Amino acid sequence: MTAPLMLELRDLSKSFELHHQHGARLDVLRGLDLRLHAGECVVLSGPSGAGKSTLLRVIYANYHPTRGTVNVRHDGRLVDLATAAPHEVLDVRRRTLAYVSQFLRVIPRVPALDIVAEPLLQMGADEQEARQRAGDLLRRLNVPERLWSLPPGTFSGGEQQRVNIARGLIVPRPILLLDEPTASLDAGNRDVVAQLLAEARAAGSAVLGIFHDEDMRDRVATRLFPMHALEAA
Ligand SMILES: Nc1ncnc2c1ncn2[C@@H]1O[C@H](COP(=O)(O)OP(=O)(O)OP(=O)(O)O)[C@@H](O)[C@H]1O
Repeated sequence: MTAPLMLELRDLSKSFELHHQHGARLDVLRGLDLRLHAGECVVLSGPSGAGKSTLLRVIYANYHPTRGTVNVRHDGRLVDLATAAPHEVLDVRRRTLAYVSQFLRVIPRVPALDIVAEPLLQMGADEQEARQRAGDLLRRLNVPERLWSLPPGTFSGGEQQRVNIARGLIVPRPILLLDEPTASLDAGNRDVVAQLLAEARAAGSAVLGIFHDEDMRDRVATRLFPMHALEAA
């Protein structure tokens, strides 16, 4: 493969200390190796509890790995997020690494359009351009225009998810981590998301995701990465 290497996991392990169970240890990831290139969409597969969400959270540096390397291509060089300083992690998140889960973090009193536009404004885009792009994405994702000026707290689960996807994709970041972003979407809106992901890949993004819906998985995956639950330690 000649496309640039965007993400490289080496010998990655994660255990949790269970403080309520006299410090027992739960091994969730052990010695994982994975390489993700620009333009690829690798889908994590495996049963519930195999550690798929944990892996995405370790890559996004929400969890610290117990051992191993999380190399991310950032500004043309590989940065190991397992050892990076907090300000560097924040810079990688702002410009290189997007994480879209199935849940929108609702900010009280902030309208949907502004929630979607915010990451682009933070990158220095002017307000009109950011709102225009946010509107384009919300329209493509079939979020009715009458909702754009309302805070999404009262939106349906599927509407909130579509606002969340629009927010996650508005800045074209080189690596996308997706944790079931389409869980409550109907077939029509899943199609739109598949199309948006195809466009992101064509523009050079690398995608690593979890999609329980088999149809969606088959549509978006260029490769599966099988995972399985570890034996109890
Ligand atoms: N913060 C935590 N503390 C302790 N255990 C945790 C923590 N986060 C996850 N786990 C455990 O790690 C294991 C893997 O969980 P994870 O959510 O990564 O699995 P998954 O493959 O994404 O499952 P699903 O498909 O059901 O979403 C589970 O046994 C879970 O209880």
